[in-house]
Amino acid sequence: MSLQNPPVNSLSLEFLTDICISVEKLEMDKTCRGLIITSSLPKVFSAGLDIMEMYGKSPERCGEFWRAVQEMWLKLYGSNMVTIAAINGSSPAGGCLMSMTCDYRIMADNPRYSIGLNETQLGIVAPFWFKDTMTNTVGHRTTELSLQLGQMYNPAEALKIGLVDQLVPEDQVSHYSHTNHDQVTTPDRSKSMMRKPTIDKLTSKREADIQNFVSFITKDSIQKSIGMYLEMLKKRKR
Ligand SMILES: CCCCCC/C=C\CC(=O)SCCNC(=O)CCNC(=O)[C@H](O)C(C)(C)COP(=O)(O)OP(=O)(O)OC[C@H]1O[C@@H](n2cnc3c(N)ncnc32)[C@H](O)[C@@H]1OP(=O)(O)O
Repeated sequence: MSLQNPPVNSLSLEFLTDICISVEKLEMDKTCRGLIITSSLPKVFSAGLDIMEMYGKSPERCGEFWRAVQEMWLKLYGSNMVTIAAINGSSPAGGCLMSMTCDYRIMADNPRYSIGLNETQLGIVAPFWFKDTMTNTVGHRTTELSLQLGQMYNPAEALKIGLVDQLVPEDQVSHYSHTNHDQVTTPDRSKSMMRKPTIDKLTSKREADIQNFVSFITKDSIQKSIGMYLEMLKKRKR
């Protein structure tokens, strides 16, 4: 599955819906042996959630958007397929979350790329299931530090903390992803054993999590922080 939503593969409601439909189709396809997620765009795997979906939108629309974010995570983290993230560019926040849902992460060894949960930089606290996914990937202490600082990691740092599993030359990300994938034919049952408690936690609190998101994101102070972050993103270009 090659992500293609220019300019930066931000996860809008529409794009999330497309991703969920694609994963669902693959999941039902008996001939499909697994999933490699990568990006069709240069330099960016995914810029994470589409910030415009969280800025100046109605509570109803925010709720619909958040349900789609949850759905993507539930589908990918609970997938019965062998999943590999072929991270061929930067992968902040929701992009990092998407990578962490996979069984294995291969990243392009380019020091200009970064990956991590940077929500703190937007004045936002990462939801519990973002935190749980990261804890399951890199452990409690690293997650605590990482979330408090909104830390982004270059590929070497990401490998060191276990946020990615392998670094490869940029032009060989696809090759190595396929080679690794071919070595595993079906996911072991230990995958669902390891992930079920984390998945059940969100499933049982799904509506409350949506309510929490909507009331948080529509607060004036949070809207102001997001607005300032958007300004900063635009200024950084000039
Ligand atoms: C109750 C709990 C609530 C929790 C809610 C969960 C919260 C957060 C989860 C998220 O995922 S929030 C998104 C966080 N993402 C980021 O901070 C990434 C920001 N983007 C970048 O760092 C860079 O754009 C990049 C991905 C490294 C790519 O850099 P590049 O130089 O190639 O591109 P830019 O020139 O910076 O960007 C091009 C264009 O895209 C716009 N843009 C970038 N990221 C986003 C985004 N996530 N959503 C929407 N739009 C984005 C950027 O502003 C530029 O727009 P224009 O100026 O061209 O209009």
